[in-house]
This record gives sequence, structure tokens and C-alpha cells, in this order.
Amino acid sequence: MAPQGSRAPLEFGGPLGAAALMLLLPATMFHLLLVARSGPARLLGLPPHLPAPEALWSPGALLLWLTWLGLQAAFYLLPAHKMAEGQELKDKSRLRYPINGFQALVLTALLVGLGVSAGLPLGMLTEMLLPLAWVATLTAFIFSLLLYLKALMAPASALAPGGNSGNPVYDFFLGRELNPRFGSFDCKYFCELRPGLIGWVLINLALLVQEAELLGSPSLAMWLVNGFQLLYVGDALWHEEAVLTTMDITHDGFGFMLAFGDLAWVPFTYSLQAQFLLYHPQPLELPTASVICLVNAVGYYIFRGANSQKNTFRKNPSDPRVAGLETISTATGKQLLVSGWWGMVRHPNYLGDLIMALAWSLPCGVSHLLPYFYLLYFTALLVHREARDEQQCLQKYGLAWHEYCRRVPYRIVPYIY
Ligand SMILES: NC(=O)C1=CN([C@@H]2O[C@H](COP(=O)(O)OP(=O)(O)OC[C@H]3O[C@@H](n4cnc5c(N)ncnc54)[C@H](OP(=O)(O)O)[C@@H]3O)[C@@H](O)[C@H]2O)C=CC1
Ligand SMILES: CC(C)=CCC[C@@H](C)[C@H]1CC=C2C3=C(CC[C@@]21C)[C@@]1(C)CC[C@H](O)C(C)(C)[C@@H]1CC3
Repeated sequence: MAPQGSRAPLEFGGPLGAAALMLLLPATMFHLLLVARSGPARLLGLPPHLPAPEALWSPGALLLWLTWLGLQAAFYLLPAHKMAEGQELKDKSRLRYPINGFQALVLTALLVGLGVSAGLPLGMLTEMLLPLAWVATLTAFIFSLLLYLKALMAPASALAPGGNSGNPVYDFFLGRELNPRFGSFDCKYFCELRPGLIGWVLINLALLVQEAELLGSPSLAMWLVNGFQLLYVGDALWHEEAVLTTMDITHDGFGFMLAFGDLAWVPFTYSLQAQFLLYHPQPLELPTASVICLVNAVGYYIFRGANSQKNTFRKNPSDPRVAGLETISTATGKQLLVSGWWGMVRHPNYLGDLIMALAWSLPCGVSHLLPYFYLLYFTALLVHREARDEQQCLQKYGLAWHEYCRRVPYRIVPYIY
């Protein structure tokens, strides 16, 4: 975090990089959507044909998308069995967040199940991915503009360290306000875990249903991809409170990067493996599937263990589950874990997440690079994110962070990186 009053260093290539990303990210998403359904399915090749403009625009898709957002917002506003406090803000206050994400997932599943039993053609959703991705992208742009304008009236204490360079393009991309709310409705927290994440597994399910209609039954590979990614989303919502200690919530402003990332990039590119499998069925033997399940289990064990250990420690360092761990004291009063998962490497949670990303691609076979796009993108994202976090932790903890790096020299992969 930049010292008080000074501007944080520019990231993502500054205004030029931000502008390029605002064009490149949506273009990449549409490229992936088109290539996944093409015969060759070449990640690096141009799609065989570009969609006609009318294929991108559909009033039905707009209505479905707005209904989806409204439904998830309604579930968010339902009474929560628990309210959690976020990390302390600059003005020493703490925001309160409803913990009802898993409830929203279950209610969505019940609603979709009722719809399908009443004849809802869920598989048809797979034919609407392009127009839905288009309206999601438009929503992200419009929402980001509203948030940018809202932030112009926000007090300095409400602003994020990053997205206040004074350059409108850069600030629009990175996001000016840290926790933009309308009343108690937290926009960033809602978008991070609800419409995109639940939409992702709903798209996966629609692709599985469509494959069953085309082939008679879903393939083992499609079951694996659906199961792994449902575990990931269900875990995120079951441990919803843990998101309150992540960088997005504690440090990053809510701008186009996260709005587009949450609302469009996650549901339409994270479902790429399932999209690929619908148009390119892959044979998968049980022994191979068993090994892939083991890979996902190892990744999940590391991911969950590391995230829960850090979140438990941050919530209560005296919790018996973490009280025995070695720590480094810092001038801020917070301590750094230097044993347990966080003594293995400095981002063990990233390692577990990357192992799961590999397990999600393996059921798609090795004949095409396209299903490994998520692994490639995610590796780049986490390496970049790790570097950002290191800078922020160096600012926060100074010499204590140097000591941590001396004692835990590897960032993500033990003895490698
Ligand atoms: N699927 C996806 O697309 C993505 C998934 N993720 C996943 O989200 C999860 C959260 O990742 P992310 O938000 O990047 O950040 P982390 O959950 O890794 O949190 C980083 C923060 O943790 C604290 N911390 C770091 N080291 C220590 C330590 N040794 N002891 C105590 N606290 C420490 C610091 O904050 P402080 O000290 O201020 O508390 C640091 O800023 C990860 O599992 C990641 O894999 C992330 C991005 C995308
Ligand atoms: C290229 C691009 C558009 C970048 C935007 C990045 C976002 C897609 C990701 C930034 C951090 C994320 C997190 C999750 C999903 C992807 C984004 C929004 C997350 C909700 C996935 C589930 C995990 O369990 C998590 C809750 C730890 C995680 C939090 C960070």
C-alpha cells in the first residue's frame, strides 16, 4: 500500500495497458467462445467464421441475464444466518457482510431443478452463450461507469490504494472505490461470489444436459469437469467468509477489471473445458479418470488447507488450530505465519489452485491446447497476482516481510518458484 497521501505505483502497464486489456479481455473471451464450438478448436488460430452481429444481440439473452442478476441479488438480500465483519478499514471501521452464498447456490439449484422437471429446456442455454456473453460484457462496462461516477462523490477514506491515479482510463479499469455499496448491498462482494460463480456451474450443467441429449448420456469427462468445478464453486460459497481476507476485497478497487472478471470472464471462460467437451467428446478410461480425481483432490487439499489456515489465523491467532504455528511479528501488530502451509511457500493456496486447474483440463485429453487455456491464463494471473501481493506486503510489513522471504524463499512451487 502506498504511503499515506502518495499515489500507488501504476500496475497493468498503466493507462495504456488498462486500455489494451479492456479491449483484449472481451476479445479473448469471444475468441474462446467461438473456437470452442469450431471443429479444429485451435486456441492460436482464428475462429473459422465471425458471428453475424445479430448472433451477438438477443433481447431474450438480455432479459435472461437481467433476470439472473435480479434473482441472485434477491438471494443476496435474503436474511443471512450469519453476518461477518471485514478486515479493518483505513478509518478503523469494519463493514458487515451477509454469509448466505451457499444458501443462494442451493436455492438456485432447487429453482433450476424445478424448472427442468417442469420441462425447462436447460440445454438450450448452450446456444445462447454468445449473446449472453455480449450482454454480460455490456453490463460490466455500464456498471463500471456507474461505479466510477459514484466514486467521484466518495470520501478519500473510501478509495482504494490503487485506482486513484488521476487518469480516468486507468482508474476506470482498476476501480476507485474500495467497497462501493448501495445501502448495505456490497457491489464487489456480491459480484465476486454470486452471479458469475453460480452462473459458471449453471452453464456447465447446461452443457452436460446438452451432451446427454446429443449422445444419450453425459461423458465421463463431462461429469469430471462438472464435478470438479461444482466442488470449487460450492467450496467458495461454503467458505464465503474467507473471501473477506482476499486481495480483491481488502485491497483492490471495484472497477472494470473485477466487474468484467466477475460477471463475464468467470462464467464464459471458466466453462471452456465443458464447452470444448460438448463439441469434441473425449474418451476417458476409468483408471485415467481415477488418477485425475486424485490430482484434483491433492490440489483441493492444499488450496483449502492453506486458505483456511490463513483465514483462521487472521480471524483469531489464538485459535487452537493455529496457535501452535510459528510466526513473525510485524510493526503493524499483525503477525505472519512462517510454519504450516505458509512456511512451505509464500502462496501455498495458489499452488493448490493451479493443481486443480490442471485436473480440470486433463479430462479433455491432450489432442487440443484449447482446454488448457485456463491453466495457462491462471498461471499468468497468479504469478502476476503474487508479485502484486508481494509489493503490498513489503509496503505493509517492511523488514518483517524480508525476514519472511528469507525463511520462506519460494513463492508458489517448493524448490522451483
Ligand atoms: N480461480 C480464480 O480465478 C482465482 C482464484 N484465486 C484464489 O483466491 C485465493 C485468495 O488469493 P488472493 O486473494 O490472491 O490472496 P491470499 O488469500 O493469498 O491473501 C494474500 C494476503 O494474505 C496475507 N498473508 C500473506 N502471507 C501471509 C502469512 N505468511 N501469514 C499471514 N497472512 C499472510 C496478506 O494479507 P494481510 O497480512 O494484510 O492479511 C496478503 O496480502 C487463493 O487461493 C487463490 O488461488 C485468486 C485469484 C483468481
Ligand atoms: C483477466 C481478468 C478479467 C482478471 C480478473 C480476475 C478475476 C476473474 C479473479 C480475481 C480474483 C478472483 C477470485 C475468484 C474468482 C476469479 C476472480 C474474481 C474466487 C472467487 C474463485 C473462488 C475461490 O474460492 C475464491 C473465493 C478464493 C476466489 C477469490 C478471488
